[in-house]
Amino acid sequence: MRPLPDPGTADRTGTPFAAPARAATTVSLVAAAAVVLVEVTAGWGDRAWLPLVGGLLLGLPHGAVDHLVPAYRLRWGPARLAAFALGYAAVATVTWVLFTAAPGPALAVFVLLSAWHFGTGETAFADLRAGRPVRRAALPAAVLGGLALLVPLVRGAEEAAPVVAAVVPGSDGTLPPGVGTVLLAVVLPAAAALALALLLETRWTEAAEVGALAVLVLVAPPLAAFGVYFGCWHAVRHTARVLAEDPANVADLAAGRLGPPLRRFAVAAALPTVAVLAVLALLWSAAGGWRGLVATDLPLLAALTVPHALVVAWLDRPGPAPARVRAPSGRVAR
Ligand SMILES: CC1=C(/C=C/C(C)=C/C=C/C(C)=C/C=O)C(C)(C)CCC1
Ligand SMILES: [Fe+2]
Repeated sequence: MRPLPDPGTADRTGTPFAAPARAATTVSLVAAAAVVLVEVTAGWGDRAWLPLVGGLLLGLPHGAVDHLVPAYRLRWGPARLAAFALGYAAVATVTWVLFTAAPGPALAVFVLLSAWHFGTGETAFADLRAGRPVRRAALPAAVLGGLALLVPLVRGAEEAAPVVAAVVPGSDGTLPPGVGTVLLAVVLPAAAALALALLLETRWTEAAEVGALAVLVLVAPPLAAFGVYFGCWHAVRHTARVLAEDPANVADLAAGRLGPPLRRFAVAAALPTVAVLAVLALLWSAAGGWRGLVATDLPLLAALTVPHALVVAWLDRPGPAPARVRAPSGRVAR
């Protein structure tokens, strides 16, 4: 018997991922272009914190249904789902405790983990959008993660310093001299080389996206660039994948309808998002201003990112081609 098609996969013929992938691609490129456009016309000036804070808040819900993702795939019942949600919360809590115990090393590990998570998010999304199986692509992922996160952090080191200093007591929040320059000298040529390699492989959209990301992180105010990347690019693309994971969405997505799947996502994400926002508001009440908000948000983001990145890594494990054809032995034919 042929196995059921996996609801979380994409192919070129309009199965569930095509519509959300198109929408997410459009939203991310338009949002990035808008932030760049404001910079080159009016200039963000001292309002550049708005896209950062807005993006961080907008990005929060993208991990809010993580606990459902394995349940969608593995058809779990409520008991397993509850146990998994508890485990997820436990990993987040342990990370939070570790972060507050050793904020300096924890922040460094968090930034590297984030770059990896962003980079692999890009390559996996591009694979699925193109109808390819998700493949391990460590080098392109490192370059993309570096471009999306490390370049804004280096370029925005001055603005980030007070936030980092608030998160890491006793530090001045700056990078050791020379580190920033070395990072830029590695990541920017590597991004150019990646774009060229993609062009040579006629992967036009992906090549254009490397260019768009480069323009975003080099032209927009650095922290604004990161905010729009996080909230409107990374989070939106991840949400597109999660929509395609929910078996309840198959018929709507196959018909190109995004409204009902988005409503289902909003309902499922509402409670966890409100819970995280409540914790954030509670913690923030002790610290004023947007820098205080971001400084409060960082350990919380780190705590949530560890289980989130683990779930996404599981989702991204190299797998068979989207339009699966299995040989009778059960092995996947490629
Ligand atoms: C250090 C630092 C930042 C880093 C934020 C990071 C690293 C966020 C990662 C989020 C992830 C990975 C979420 C899950 O998908 C900011 C806020 C840009 C500005 C100030 C200094
Ligand atoms: Fe994420």
